[in-house]
Amino acid sequence: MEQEHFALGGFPRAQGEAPSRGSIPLRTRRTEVGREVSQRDPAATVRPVVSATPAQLASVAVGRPVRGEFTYLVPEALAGNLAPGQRVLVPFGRGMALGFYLGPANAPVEGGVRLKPIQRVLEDSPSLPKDLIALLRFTAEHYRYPLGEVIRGALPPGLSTAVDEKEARPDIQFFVEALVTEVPPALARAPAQAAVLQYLLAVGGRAPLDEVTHAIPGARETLKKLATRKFVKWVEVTLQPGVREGLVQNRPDRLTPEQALAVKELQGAVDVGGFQPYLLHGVTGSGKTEVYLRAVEHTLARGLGSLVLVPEIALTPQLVGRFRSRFGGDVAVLHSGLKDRERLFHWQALRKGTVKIAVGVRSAVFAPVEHLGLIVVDEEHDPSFKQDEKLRYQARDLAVVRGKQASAVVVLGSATPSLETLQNTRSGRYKLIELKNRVDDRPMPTINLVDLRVERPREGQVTEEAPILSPQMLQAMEETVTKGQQVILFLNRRGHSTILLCEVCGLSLKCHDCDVCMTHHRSQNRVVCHYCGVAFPVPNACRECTGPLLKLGIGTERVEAEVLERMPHARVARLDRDSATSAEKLTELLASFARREIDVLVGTQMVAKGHDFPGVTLVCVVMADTSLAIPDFRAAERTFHLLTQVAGRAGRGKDPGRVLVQTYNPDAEPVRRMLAHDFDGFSKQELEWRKALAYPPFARMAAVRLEGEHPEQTAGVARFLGNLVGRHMPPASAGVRLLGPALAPIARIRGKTRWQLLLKAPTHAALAPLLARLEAALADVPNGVKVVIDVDPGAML
Ligand SMILES: Nc1ncnc2c1ncn2[C@@H]1O[C@H](COP(=O)(O)OP(=O)(O)OP(=O)(O)O)[C@@H](O)[C@H]1O
Ligand SMILES: [Zn+2]
Repeated sequence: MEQEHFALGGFPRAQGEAPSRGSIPLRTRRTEVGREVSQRDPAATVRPVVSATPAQLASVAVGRPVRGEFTYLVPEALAGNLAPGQRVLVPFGRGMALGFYLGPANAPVEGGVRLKPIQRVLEDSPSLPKDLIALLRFTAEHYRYPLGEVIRGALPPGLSTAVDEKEARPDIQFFVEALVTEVPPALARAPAQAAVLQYLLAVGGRAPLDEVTHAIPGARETLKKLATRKFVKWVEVTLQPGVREGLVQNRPDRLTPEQALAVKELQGAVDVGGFQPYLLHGVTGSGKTEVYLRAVEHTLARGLGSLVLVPEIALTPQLVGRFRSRFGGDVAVLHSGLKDRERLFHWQALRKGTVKIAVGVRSAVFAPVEHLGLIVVDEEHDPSFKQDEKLRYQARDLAVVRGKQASAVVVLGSATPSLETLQNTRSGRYKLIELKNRVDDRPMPTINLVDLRVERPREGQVTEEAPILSPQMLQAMEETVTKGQQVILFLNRRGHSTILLCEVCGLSLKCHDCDVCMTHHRSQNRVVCHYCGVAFPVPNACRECTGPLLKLGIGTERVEAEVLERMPHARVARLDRDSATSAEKLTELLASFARREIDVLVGTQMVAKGHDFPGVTLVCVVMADTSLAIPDFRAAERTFHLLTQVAGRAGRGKDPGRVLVQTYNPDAEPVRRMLAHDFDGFSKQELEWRKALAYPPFARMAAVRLEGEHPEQTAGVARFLGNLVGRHMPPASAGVRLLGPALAPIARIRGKTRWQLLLKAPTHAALAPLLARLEAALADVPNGVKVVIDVDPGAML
């Protein structure tokens, strides 16, 4: 039985990929403490035929879905010529595989296998820098994912296959530069050109051609037209180390006193060198970005590299713009949609040190920034830092690990820090820097409550016509728009009505394949499942009893309709995944809101992200309750974050802001605390609760998620895994707990039954042996059931 060659969830072993007996190299496994131990591979039966000295042995990660590191012989010709991080070609199974040389291996403690030699080296200089190897090893171990796959996932496509190294291009990059500072009236009737130009202006007036054409498909042709009309020009830039191109724009002359202190502290830490994590807790609009920029500037001046992680680039192009206008060609902007060629180019430029700053989304935590001095994680509380498929890593956590390994300063910044980060600060592991005031002493917005139990507008029945905007809210909106100021209306549910309920039998319309209600999208005249995407025309009667259907539950589309109806003179737009279907539309929508061509913007959590629109003086939360009842131990925290973040969009300009919150639960902790701007009170309370119930940050968790075609079979596997864990539970004193197996909160998605087991323990070390047992058992799980281990899970649904 090849005990350790289990197929991880989502990673079924391809036919013929299993190494055949006798040819299998020796596996080196890393233990929890990082000490290397050699294990005799259970599949290997051949007696030793080679007695090699350590210098002749190499530890290699193989780019296949198999766990551990493998030992190979270093052939004579390569002796002394291998550098850690190099891509190599190795025999594996019956064929050849891409491998990554990680360093010399120890001589086998006990022999038993015929070692095979490394076939060939695929590149002169290693694709992987040394500190990254350490991070990737940690990642594979911690998130229980095959190391070779972790490495392949981190590398750009050109380097993740067994081909010889190829240069992306010389260090020349095409940039487009705007020759105007705003969209000229001449483009009024050329919306495509206006949009492209707007994007360019939003990202700082200058951007790599590739980036623009990625952000806006078809932009190349549009740019040609713009160039003919002399609104933009092409620039060929040769990237050279240390040469700063680009303009230093929008650099405020003076920092606020709090900013100045923060910058001084961070610059000092970079000067001293060494690992030092910080939480930069600054209220919304306190100017955290400027603190990052100055810290990066200082790091660059010392010849060191910086890595800046942000949740979502398309939603906050201003942020990229500020980095680019400050650092020009010294910045590589890494987003999920880069083309293969661009990713390779950025990788090589960073690797060579020609570019010293990387700004990117979560996967950029693996960017090969050289001589790392500083890592910034902006909006560190954002759930998007956790990847929830394949390699389920938390980029914010890995950023701290990387900082430690690279002896760098790490700054986690947020107006609403996660409880995990807060607890690390309380325990003294991270230093705290606070910005308690907004820039220019602007006041925090005033927040008022509308109790929907009392104030709910009642002129309609409980039908789809029942209004949702209270008189107070409408009046405030009216006042704001009359003054020429802007309004954001937030509701974290898209669609028109979110429940279609039979008036006769009370049954609600559910998706055939998912355990969720269908949402009515009136503009498409369809009902849509938000989990599997299936859509069909709105039924005019109940499936079961043919009774009439009531449309209940409010989504953004309906809020938008109501605003249009009640404020016919206002310019209204909607920002959610239905309206922003492309990067072009998203950019155009945000830009037009920034240009104040929209008075009222209705949207989901997309409107709550770090936007900086000075015209917004009123933020309305249509219903604060939507995320309260979600069965997730982070529901309260998430609600508090969302409410505080969206409220923080109000009053960032010269006019003060106010916030109105409609709710049915005015006494709910997150609502009450948010109304009082009481982050400290909320987190104190929430931390006590987490501690009492042993949830993170006071415990470590792992979720075992099952998904299967057949309900009984899936339940059977869940019980089997539950029993297995039960049998191997350490004594109660170890504090390890098993919750479940139980059906997942959403028990069916895409026709598959979902179960889960949750493990909680005081430390990861206490969880590790149980997870190892589980993994070993996965080999016996039937094909119809997919099992995934999710360490430090994010959303619990
Ligand atoms: N020292 C300064 N002088 C003048 N304006 C500044 C200064 N620092 C920052 N600003 C401006 O203040 C605004 C708010 O800053 P920023 O967007 O960085 O806030 P933030 O702390 O990131 O807020 P949030 O958490 O809500 O995203 C920006 O428009 C920025 O340009
Ligand atoms: Zn569905």
